[in-house]
Amino acid sequence: MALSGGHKNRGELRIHESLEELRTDLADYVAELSEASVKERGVFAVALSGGSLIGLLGKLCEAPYNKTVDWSKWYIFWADERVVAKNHVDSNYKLAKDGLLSKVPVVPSHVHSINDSVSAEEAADDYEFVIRQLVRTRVISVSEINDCPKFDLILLGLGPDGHVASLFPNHSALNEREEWVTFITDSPKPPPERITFTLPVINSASNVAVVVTGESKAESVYFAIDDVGPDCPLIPARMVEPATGKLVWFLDKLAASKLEESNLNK
Ligand SMILES: O=C(O)[C@H](O)[C@@H](O)[C@H](O)[C@H](O)COP(=O)(O)O
Repeated sequence: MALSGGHKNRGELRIHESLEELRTDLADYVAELSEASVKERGVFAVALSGGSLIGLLGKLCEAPYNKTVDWSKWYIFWADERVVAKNHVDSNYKLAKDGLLSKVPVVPSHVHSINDSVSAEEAADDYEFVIRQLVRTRVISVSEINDCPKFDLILLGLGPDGHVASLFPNHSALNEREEWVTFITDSPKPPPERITFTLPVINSASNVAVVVTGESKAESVYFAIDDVGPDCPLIPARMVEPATGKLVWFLDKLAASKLEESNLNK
């Protein structure tokens, strides 16, 4: 690893020399959290996003992880989903199913994808209802400081504009404090209709990992993590601040290229 350290309140930074190194470190990290969570709670409740994240998780389908991870204890959710049919090329469910879930022995009934036959608003309500049921039965833990679900791990990507999940810059969804899952119909990144976890849910997780590669994200990484000063645009990624959980950034060298080395405590 090129550099691993912390950055004040912005969590742990893991900066990798190559994508290969990042993919291995990410698989180790997820496998370790899964093991710890299964030991402590008997289950592992993990939320995925779309985009390049799924490809970067690919090592989990290979040895040793495909055999050593206790896949039967995984409960899988989406931090955000595009409101399209499950077999549509834009579906985050399809992306994860094709790239990950179909290659490991997860229990189909533990895979909680959205209802794809209703409107975005109804899909968000339905998804929140499903999550409420699973919080009640403690498949998903509950936060000690609010009544939010406390996912064992939420995995996020980062857009070049600083969005995470489907929380886009300057969008009113960023202000949602009551709902756990909200919807948008005007996503600047197509497709326009999406559902997304809200910030209170993301910030209640036990672990949040933001996985970012490539130069086009370097400025967003800088605004999300560094001490930019009073003129720093408040991009959604900077609002990811788990209250009691742990935040880890998985970056490649290009994504980390605008961070000030002097601000990193190695
Ligand atoms: O459904 C989505 O669009 C995603 O969940 C979104 O939040 C994604 O993670 C980022 O846009 C990064 O995507 P890339 O890694 O592909 O750039």
